[in-house]
Amino acid sequence: MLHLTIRLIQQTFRLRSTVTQVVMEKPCILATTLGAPGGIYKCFAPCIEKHFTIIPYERFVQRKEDFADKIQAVFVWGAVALKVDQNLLQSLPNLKAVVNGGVGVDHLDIPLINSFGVKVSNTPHVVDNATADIGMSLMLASARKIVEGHDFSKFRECDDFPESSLGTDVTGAILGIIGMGRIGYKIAKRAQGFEMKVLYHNRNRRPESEERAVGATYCASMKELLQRSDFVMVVVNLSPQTHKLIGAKEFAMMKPNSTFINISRGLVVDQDALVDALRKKMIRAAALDVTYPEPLPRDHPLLSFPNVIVLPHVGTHTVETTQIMVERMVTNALAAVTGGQLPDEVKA
Ligand SMILES: O=CC(=O)O
Repeated sequence: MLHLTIRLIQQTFRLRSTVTQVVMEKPCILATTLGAPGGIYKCFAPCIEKHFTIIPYERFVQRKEDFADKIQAVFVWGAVALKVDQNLLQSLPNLKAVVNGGVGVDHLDIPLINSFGVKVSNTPHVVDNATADIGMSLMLASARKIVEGHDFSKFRECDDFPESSLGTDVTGAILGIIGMGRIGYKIAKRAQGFEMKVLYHNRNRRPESEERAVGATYCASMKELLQRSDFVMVVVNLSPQTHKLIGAKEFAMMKPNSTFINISRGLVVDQDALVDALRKKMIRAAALDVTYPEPLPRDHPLLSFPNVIVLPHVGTHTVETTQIMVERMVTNALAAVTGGQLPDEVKA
């Protein structure tokens, strides 16, 4: 009888504490969502769960006291779902790393995070091709009015193809790239295939051999690049130096038939100045993967222009790239929990 009672108690305990037991088996990460709620858990959870127990942020918020001391890494994807602030850092006593999916870490206060003895990592290199591809996609889509053409096919009220459907040539045009890091370089390489003339402006000039390899010409002044380019593509990191780098003065320098493309961060551009430039037809069109806020409110003026394409920050969103990003995040998180060197540590 006593034996039976003990078995019953054990069974009940086992049932009630399943979650806790699972949590204890592997180190825990606090995961925030990628894009649509639940996105990463559905698609990429198996890769993460080989090594970690995932505590979705929503679950953490409901049961902080159960999870707080078990979480050793936080997975974040940009600033969309979670601010890693003093409050969160204070509530996770065993946190070792904030692991960012993506290369830009402008949403993370690295000195603050480091002050808690917590390291930060990102996923450089692996995002370069996908992000360069989105830049090229936006340029081509805007030049050739792909979105308008699609809307015409789907929603037209008559079959007359309007004159306004005429696009502009990419082949042979001048592309000005602002920010010649790894992604800018990949864009220049792709632009060669379109026989474009590539200008670039960057804090540091790249070696001449690299310029020759992608046929890019350095413009020491951004003004010269803006005045000469048919397509201006912004690929800089967001920093205090690049905050609203492109504003009214810069739009006024651009050619009236030029296209403005932003694949870096929304805050690199003064959005009100962009709206104004479009209203006054100071530029031909704009194509944006990034805005502020993200996503834009549906009644935002930028969404009312037929010559503006707005994407919801999907530069890295391919199955292949995201898979590699997640693998990289896991590698960094494992290094952090085992006390090793983070391969992609970002220092303040
Ligand atoms: O926005 C995407 C990234 O930072 O990689």
